[in-house]
Amino acid sequence: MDLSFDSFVLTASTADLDDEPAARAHADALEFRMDLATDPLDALDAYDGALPILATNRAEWEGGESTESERDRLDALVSAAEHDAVAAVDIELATLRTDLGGEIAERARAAGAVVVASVHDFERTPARSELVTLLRKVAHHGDVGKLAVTAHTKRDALKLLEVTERATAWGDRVATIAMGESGRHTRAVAPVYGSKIGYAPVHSADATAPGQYDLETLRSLVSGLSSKPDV
Ligand SMILES: O=C1C[C@@](O)(C(=O)O)C[C@@H](O)[C@@H]1O
Repeated sequence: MDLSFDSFVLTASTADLDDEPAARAHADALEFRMDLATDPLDALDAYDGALPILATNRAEWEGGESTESERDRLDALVSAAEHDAVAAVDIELATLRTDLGGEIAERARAAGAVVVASVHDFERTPARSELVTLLRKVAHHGDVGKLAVTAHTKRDALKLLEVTERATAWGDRVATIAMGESGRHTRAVAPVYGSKIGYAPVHSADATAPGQYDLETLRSLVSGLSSKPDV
């Protein structure tokens, strides 16, 4: 299965691939949080859903729950990429800058997966110049560059939207999210400025990050904002 991220992709973010039938009505793909799942590779072997998968195996040091060694965590991601249904993998920018990370990205691409290079800031929204630099770096290392920050004010959210528009205008393929209450609306609005990936749990109780809308709500908000007005 393929994911090009040329246009916006709404992922149902989940630790349970059995969510697929419920996600299908609203999502373009699943984000499979391997680090939150029990036996993720067995779950992938058994997967027969219709939605393509973006596989994430997030390390503890980047806000995830994987406590495996880096080698084991990343080998599992490559094993995931070898499944036909896995169209993309998420690899942290800090990982991609290591020799091991470079090797893993190469193996994942050889297995047919697109690489989403990611950076997360669970504390704050950096200054605009830093956001621009980070977006450049993730877009350079990945086929899509993802930046998730934490907004405390509307100005934080605005900064993120502004740099999303700029990066998209100069031709980078990026995905941006402002986590937290102040940034919540960016999940619906950032796609208008070019952001290519959205994340939402099928049920809000299963949120994988602060400020997420449930899947049906985010789909309806994004669709409402992207549809042409009746004239
Ligand atoms: O990086 C992201 C974005 C995210 O943190 C969010 O804020 O929706 C959710 C994560 O599951 C995903 O890997």
